[in-house]
Amino acid sequence: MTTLEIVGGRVLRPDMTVERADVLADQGTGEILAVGDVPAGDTSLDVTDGLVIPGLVNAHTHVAMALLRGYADDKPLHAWLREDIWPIEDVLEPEDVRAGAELGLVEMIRSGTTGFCDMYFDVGAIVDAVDRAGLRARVGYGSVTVGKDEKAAREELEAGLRVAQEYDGAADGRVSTAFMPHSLTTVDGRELDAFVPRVREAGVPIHIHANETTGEVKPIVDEHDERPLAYAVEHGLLEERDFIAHGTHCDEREIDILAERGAGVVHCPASNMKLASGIAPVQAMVDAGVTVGIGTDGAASNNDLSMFDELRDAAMVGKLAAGDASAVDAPTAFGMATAGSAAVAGFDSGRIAEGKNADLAVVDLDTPHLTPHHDLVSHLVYAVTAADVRHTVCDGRVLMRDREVLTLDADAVRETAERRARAAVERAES
Ligand SMILES: N[C@@H](CCSC[C@H]1O[C@@H](n2cnc3c(=O)[nH]cnc32)[C@H](O)[C@@H]1O)C(=O)O
Ligand SMILES: [Zn+2]
Repeated sequence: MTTLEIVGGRVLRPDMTVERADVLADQGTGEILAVGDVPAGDTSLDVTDGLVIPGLVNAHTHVAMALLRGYADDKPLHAWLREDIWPIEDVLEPEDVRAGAELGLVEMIRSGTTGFCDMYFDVGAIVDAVDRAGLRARVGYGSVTVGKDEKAAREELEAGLRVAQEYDGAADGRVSTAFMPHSLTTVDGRELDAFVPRVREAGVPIHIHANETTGEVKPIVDEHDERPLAYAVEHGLLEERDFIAHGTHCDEREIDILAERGAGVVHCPASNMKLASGIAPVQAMVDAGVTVGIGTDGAASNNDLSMFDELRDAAMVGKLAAGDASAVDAPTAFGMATAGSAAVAGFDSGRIAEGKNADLAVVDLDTPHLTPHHDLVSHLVYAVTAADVRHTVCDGRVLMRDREVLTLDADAVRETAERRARAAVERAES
């Protein structure tokens, strides 16, 4: 057993208090062994003047879309996907997806994110990148059936289940999976009826985009005379361990459905603002007992993968939506991005405590914009930026030390991404 000691700093505890403490992690099991006065470790990470926090969990993204950052902006969801994003995704090759994923993973490591949930295609290339980068992930293939004949539609869902079964437990157990029908309007309800029982039999959770825009809610209400989340339940979705992305437009009854059934929601405030989708009723969800996490969505609708930006956005827009400055306060926001997102993702992370995964980040505090230290949880939500992250650790392994990413070659990753992004645009537009 080799151990890692994280010494000299302050630690954010699960109750959101900060104390002077060291942390000892078991690098074999990847778990936290002790917090407080800990015995010496085999290797050491110096965190003097730093704050040790649980690694952030980005509970909904499309990491490989880092390759499409800035490719198409300033459009609403439907037009953005159909006019720009889907046509270029059509020409992406597995090596492009790998390059985009590596770019996104470097950005995540540099901004203190240690785990994420991802929906995309060429999932094998993403899993490979995650394996090498050292993060934790729940991944899946986004199945779309709209516009496809019955055979092709069935194959999309088969691919979703096949991918979920193939990669579960990959990367030494750091990769888990879900079945990921793309959304309630891009996957046919009858196809879900036929297929979801097989997913349940296999014990695989389900992740889907839902209630993101009014343009998605309306056709379901018009056609089926019920709200989308009631429709989702009828088609076998929203069991415990399932989680939806967005939930921007949920009425009170739908919030109750989520709470009663124990299904999670991933709030993606930046994407919802950028695509002008709306503002999710996050405080109402939290009050109703819904498990809420936070995600960035893809970098093409954000346009970065920093969870620190997302935290700030979640708190700010949560207040605006509720018309109440006390809504989505700092501890609530930070809890959502760590323990909340981890619960949604099914990771045993998100808290610095004995027995939890040793997934953590260290933030430098001795900097002007984080002075004075009245309230460090406030700083984490309102003032810390990605550049303040000094070290990142996942599963007891140091992924970034003193701002140097150790698991991937950040310069090479950037060069490859730039080259592949240009070539993909040329293919898409020729
Ligand atoms: N089977 C599909 C893959 C779907 S992956 C998931 C999809 O979600 C898309 N996506 C990204 N952001 C959003 C969003 O906010 N809402 C809905 N879809 C999104 C993303 O571009 C990607 O096409 C295929 O082979 O094309
Ligand atoms: Zn998405």
